[in-house]
Amino acid sequence: MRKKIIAGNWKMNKTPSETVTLINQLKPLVATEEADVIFCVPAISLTTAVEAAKGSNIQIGAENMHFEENGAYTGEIAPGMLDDIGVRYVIIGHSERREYFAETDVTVNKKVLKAFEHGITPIVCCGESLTQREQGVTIDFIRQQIKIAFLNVTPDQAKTAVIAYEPIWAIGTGKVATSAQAQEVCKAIRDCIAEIYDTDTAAAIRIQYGGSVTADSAAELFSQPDIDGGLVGGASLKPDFGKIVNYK
Ligand SMILES: O=C[C@H](O)COP(=O)(O)O
Repeated sequence: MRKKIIAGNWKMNKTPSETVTLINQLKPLVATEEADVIFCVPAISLTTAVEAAKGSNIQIGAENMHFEENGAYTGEIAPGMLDDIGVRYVIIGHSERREYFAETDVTVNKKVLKAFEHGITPIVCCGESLTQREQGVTIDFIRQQIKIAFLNVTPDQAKTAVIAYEPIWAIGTGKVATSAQAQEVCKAIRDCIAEIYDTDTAAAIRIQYGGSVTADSAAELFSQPDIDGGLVGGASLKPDFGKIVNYK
């Protein structure tokens, strides 16, 4: 039985001091043992967030990291830096990183491998555009993204990974995918993992849905057999996130 994993992606929101206020506000609302609860916050607030979350069930994740150990990469964050401050999750290959910062399936794969090297769990993002959905190529496209993202990842590593299926047309638009649409793709992702590895790995890996999740849509989405939680943007910045975490 897979434990649900519900992560907030704060994107480029909240200053370090606002981070402390929001974490303190949400702490009692997201307290549960039924799901892993992750807050992915801007890099500048990671240390503060780790401190603020101490003693609660909230784990802190990063929104991105570089794939090199260290070096002349001005403005970037090395995986060892995350490791050093106790960050145990990192979002890799969010569609906004792919669109605005030229990330590709190849850089996603390098980052996934590097995260595992440091014992950090990658939340590997995939998802189709509206045009791709309309052209009927969604599953093919996502299978391709997954196959490249997991190149050279061992079965033991893959079992601990998290995949976030986020249709681009659903992100920040208020147009949440139907539970049937989300389940169809999440199942296809699990089948793809079974093809790459085996059924044990496919049964262990956790797959989230992301894209305009709210307290109203969470229960139906998260009850689908292949959906193990969510990656939540806008609604993770509000008390409503407590309702999403305690969706049952
Ligand atoms: O990573 C989170 C997603 O981009 C979803 O964002 P959203 O919930 O604001 O649509």
